[in-house]
Amino acid sequence: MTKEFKTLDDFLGTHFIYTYDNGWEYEWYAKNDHTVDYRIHGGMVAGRWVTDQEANIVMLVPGIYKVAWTEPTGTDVALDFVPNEGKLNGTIFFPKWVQDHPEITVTYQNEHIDVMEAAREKYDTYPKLVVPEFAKITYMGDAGQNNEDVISEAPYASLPDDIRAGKYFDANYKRINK
Ligand SMILES: C=Cc1ccc(O)cc1
Repeated sequence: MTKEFKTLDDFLGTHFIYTYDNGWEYEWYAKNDHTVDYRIHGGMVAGRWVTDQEANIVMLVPGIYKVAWTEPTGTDVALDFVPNEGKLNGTIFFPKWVQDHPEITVTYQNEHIDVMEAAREKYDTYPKLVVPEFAKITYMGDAGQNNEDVISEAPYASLPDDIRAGKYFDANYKRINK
């Protein structure tokens, strides 16, 4: 995908894969103007995936986008995308319990909201772990808004490479092997 991002509409519906400078690999989708989906392929909580997370999404200046949300785990996230430069800056604010028990969050969160809410009550919130990192974008796809095929199964090892190789979505951005 080689388009120049200028408007908020250019950003909404875009599907990204990127690797943070600390090595953590994430896949993220701007589903619509208030919703994000994502999958985590590498890092402290690799294997976690989430759909329909409510988020605040704005364009700061043409081609630069800020996204922020708070999760049922108590984790807060702020992302600044500069897609025309192939990069972003993300800050993740993890409650202490996620750092201590990351395995509790490594699941399809949507089916286990009660587990996240119970854990955030049971375990410590502070001190938080703040992870501020730049990331390089390794894939961008124009999935269109509200495409339920983009993030629709658990992460597995070759998934980012399959997407980058063009083996995962058809010409209409639907999953090929469903
Ligand atoms: C905790 C979620 C999360 C999703 C995307 C990203 O880039 C960082 C954190």
